[in-house]
Amino acid sequence: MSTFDMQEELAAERSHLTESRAALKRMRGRAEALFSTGDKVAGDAYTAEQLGRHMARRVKELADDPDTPLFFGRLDIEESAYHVGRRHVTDDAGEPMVLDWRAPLSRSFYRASVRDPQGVATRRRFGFVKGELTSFEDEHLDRGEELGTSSRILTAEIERPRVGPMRDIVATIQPEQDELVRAELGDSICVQGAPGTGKTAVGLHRAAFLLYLHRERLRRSGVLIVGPNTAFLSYISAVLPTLGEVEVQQSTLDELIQRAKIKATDEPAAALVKNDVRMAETLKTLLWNRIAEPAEPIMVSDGSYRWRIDIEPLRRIIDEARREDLPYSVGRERVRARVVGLLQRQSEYRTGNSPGETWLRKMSRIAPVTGFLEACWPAVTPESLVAELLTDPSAAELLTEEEREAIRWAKPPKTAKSARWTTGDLLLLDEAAGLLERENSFGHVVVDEAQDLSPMAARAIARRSEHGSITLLGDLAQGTAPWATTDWREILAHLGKPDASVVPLTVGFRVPEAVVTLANRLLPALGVNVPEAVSLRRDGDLAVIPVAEPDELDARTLVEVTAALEHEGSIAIIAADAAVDRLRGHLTAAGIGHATPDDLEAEARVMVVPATLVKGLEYDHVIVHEPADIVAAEPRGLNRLYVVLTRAVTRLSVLHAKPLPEPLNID
Ligand SMILES: Nc1ncnc2c1ncn2[C@@H]1O[C@H](COP(=O)(O)OP(=O)(O)OP(=O)(O)O)[C@@H](O)[C@H]1O
Repeated sequence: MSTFDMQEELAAERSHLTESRAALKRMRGRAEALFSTGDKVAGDAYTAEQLGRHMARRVKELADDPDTPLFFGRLDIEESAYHVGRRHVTDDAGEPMVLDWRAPLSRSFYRASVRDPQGVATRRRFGFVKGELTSFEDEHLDRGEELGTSSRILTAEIERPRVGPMRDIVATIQPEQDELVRAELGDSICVQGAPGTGKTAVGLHRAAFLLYLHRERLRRSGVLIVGPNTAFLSYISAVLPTLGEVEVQQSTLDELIQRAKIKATDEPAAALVKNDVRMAETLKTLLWNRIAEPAEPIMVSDGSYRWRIDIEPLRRIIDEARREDLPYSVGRERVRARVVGLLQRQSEYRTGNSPGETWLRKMSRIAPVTGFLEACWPAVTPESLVAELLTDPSAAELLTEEEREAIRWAKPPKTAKSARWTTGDLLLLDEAAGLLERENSFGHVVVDEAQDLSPMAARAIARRSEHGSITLLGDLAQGTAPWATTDWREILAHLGKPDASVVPLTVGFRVPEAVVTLANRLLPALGVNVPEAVSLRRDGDLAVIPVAEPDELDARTLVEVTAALEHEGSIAIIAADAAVDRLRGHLTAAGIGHATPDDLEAEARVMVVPATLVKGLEYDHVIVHEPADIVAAEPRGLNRLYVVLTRAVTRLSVLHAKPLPEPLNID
């Protein structure tokens, strides 16, 4: 195409963008008008509220962000051109101006190739600067032209400096990622991906895709994203709303299962036991051991009548209910209903009348019936069950003596209500709650950083995805929890999805090649069998800087920060947790604004990040402060260092006064 033709084409595309924006504005105007008249047209208050909520969401979905392009690609199929963008835009006659990236036709934008053109003659990608269309790039698949990952626009997108929260990747989803994004709703999948291969991005886009395709069903059951901590969730929280999805629950596991305030911390030995799958069986046994044989008949006086149920039928009722394998509290109510049923039959037989609702209610609460239930199938709360176990774990046969002592309360609380629960206890409480009642199941659950899930944590998620599917995202090499798995099948079994397929992602979009090569040196020492990452990024810098004197290390770090401030993009000093406050003090003294990632309101360019908080995050320039201290701080310190080294988007500086950890020293 000549330069002149290019300019003509660009002008035509720009006017299509302007017209599409205007059309979207009209769509929003119509939705707003409907929203404001919704309560007048709806028949009743309930419908009005439902309609109101629907319309409010619709208005939000149609919001146009002037900084993000409305479309980013175009497909020429037969004689028609289809623009592909973040959402459908139609003209006043209902004709499409922009196709949603999730629409079936848009699939070809991501998947068509010379080998399998899917009817696409030309694929066009657009370059944008702040929502303004500035360039385009064509692949004439029908003429055997294909750019793949050498696309200039893809490269520019990947190499764009990172600022602020995570962005969506709709414009540049790669074929192997797209396959995961568009997997069927019923398919549970586990993505094993090296750092920066787009696992988080894939999980979020899959959620958006599934919501598009199964809107009503998933709106009812819900979609849940589980992330490792609030700093991470805040980092990813904008992605789904920019894709028009505003109704997805995003939470940490602790938040999800928090039925009590966390007021204490477990010793490592206790945490280990509480996260062990044997606790599930232990609680189950403890609970079901509460059921006792009936010792006496039930005798009820009912006006001038006396009813009696003998021990034998009572025993039968209890045995039957036990065999039905219901949650404990549901079983208890079934027993109550059957006892009342027997009383009802006696009454009918004697009086010849069917007793009414009031009578049935009275019988189900009458002292002889509740007394029988309390004796044989007593009411239990999760708190009372777990408190019983932690007060006296001696009956926990599956645990060793040492393990029992590790979880025993030094000083049992007066009541279960006043207990000082720990994070590990939340898992036990949730397990107990699951034994008592059924949990509501989400339609789809995405779990990020899943390699760190303990068996008990996986079970908590399994209860919430029993009737739905899951997307499990993680990297075995980044497992830092004491119970982190080295085999995905293990976690999948605890999640109740043993047949989910495990799919690798190996092409890295974040970390430059030189940095990946350094981090990969750690892999053989991590004891996991995962494919190495390969980086798409040939740019980037790596500097390993030895510092002669330990007391010069902090000052040298400051020099590095000052130098980094000359460049564009975010900067992070990642250090062992114990060094964070000291380093922040130096920055304050030097007048450099800074924050930590758990300070969700902060907008500082320089972050000081405790090594334990950096999982899932990324920064343009990462300065690693004393790797040996990061490794020494915890049992899986080498895995932690692997995470730390793979956070850099453009530059990595490793500053060390102590010798580098052994696996890094191979030359
Ligand atoms: N197809 C893509 N096009 C453009 N950028 C991409 C693409 N895939 C991933 N990225 C970018 O690469 C970076 C890493 O992605 P992401 O955080 O999803 O990786 P990850 O596999 O979850 O990493 P980690 O294991 O380190 O948490 C992000 O900035 C993301 O936007």
